[in-house]
Amino acid sequence: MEQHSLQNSQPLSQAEIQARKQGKLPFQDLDTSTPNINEVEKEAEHMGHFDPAKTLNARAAVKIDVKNTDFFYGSKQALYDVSLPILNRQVTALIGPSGCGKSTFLRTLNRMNDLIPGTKVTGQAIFDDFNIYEKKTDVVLLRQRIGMVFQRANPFPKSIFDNVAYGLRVQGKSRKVIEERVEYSLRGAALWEEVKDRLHTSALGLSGGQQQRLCIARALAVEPEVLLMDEPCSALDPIATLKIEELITELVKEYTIVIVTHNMQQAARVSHYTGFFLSGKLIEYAPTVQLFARPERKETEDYISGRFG
Ligand SMILES: Nc1ncnc2c1ncn2[C@@H]1O[C@H](COP(=O)(O)OP(=O)(O)OP(=O)(O)O)[C@@H](O)[C@H]1O
Repeated sequence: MEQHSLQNSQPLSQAEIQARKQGKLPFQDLDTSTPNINEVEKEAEHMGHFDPAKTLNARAAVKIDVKNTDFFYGSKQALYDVSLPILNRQVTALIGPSGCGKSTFLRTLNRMNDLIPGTKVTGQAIFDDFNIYEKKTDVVLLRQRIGMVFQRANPFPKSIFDNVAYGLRVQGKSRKVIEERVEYSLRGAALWEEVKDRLHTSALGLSGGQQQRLCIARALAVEPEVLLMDEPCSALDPIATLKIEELITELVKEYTIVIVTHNMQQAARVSHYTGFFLSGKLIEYAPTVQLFARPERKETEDYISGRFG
């Protein structure tokens, strides 16, 4: 199957933008260019229908309140004065052209950038009652509460069970708790039915899409509150992508999700709020439907209409 057929950001034509602005085109119609549309649609028939516009919560509490974030790789500044509320139990998508700082911003939220020498972050990201960026923040605990799923599935070369149990064992949980939690997490990641009879076989034998769901299960096992996803579907085929997207729309009932995506249709399908980044700056942040249908900034309109990026 051709890879990435759902991945590429298909520019909207001016006619489409106008139609959408006038409310003549439903937002979900963004996917007209998918080459394997029949196969994907057939698969999608068996899956739940998801429509983030229906679960948009304008009154959601702020889970992480990011204010005035600047970020530096050595002397190179990668983020400029970014302020953005991440709302509880909503999906926030971060979009923008390559190199605009989406992943850097995502990684500030659980201090993954700390692993890169010479980096510096200033500003605030208030999570509960503390600033994530403060030196005294316990990053191990932080990363347990704010889990992460990466672009490429990265299962450990261990069994399916051991992958999900890993963090629980580090926490010293009992065997009974581990068994319960592994099943719960695999169910949560919509993988249980596919792997329940082969839990003790290597995770490396799973398909790419299954491996990515396993990584989601591994993140869920330690009971995070927030899930950060850095282009989680970029290495997956359209059907595996749809499964992850549907999973995201299920997970958001319990978790707060921030997803970096190159794919505007994906942002439209799964997210409630979208932030558009350009050259390290947050240009626009709005409910997703609004940002795509009635962008306030010219840069946003140029990007979503495919004039650059
Ligand atoms: N480890 C690093 N050291 C130095 N500069 C970096 C590092 N990682 C990223 N950058 C730079 O920071 C800027 C933002 O990169 P980042 O990866 O956050 O962008 P992005 O929007 O996620 O890009 P992409 O969509 O291509 O993944 C870019 O100019 C990039 O070259």
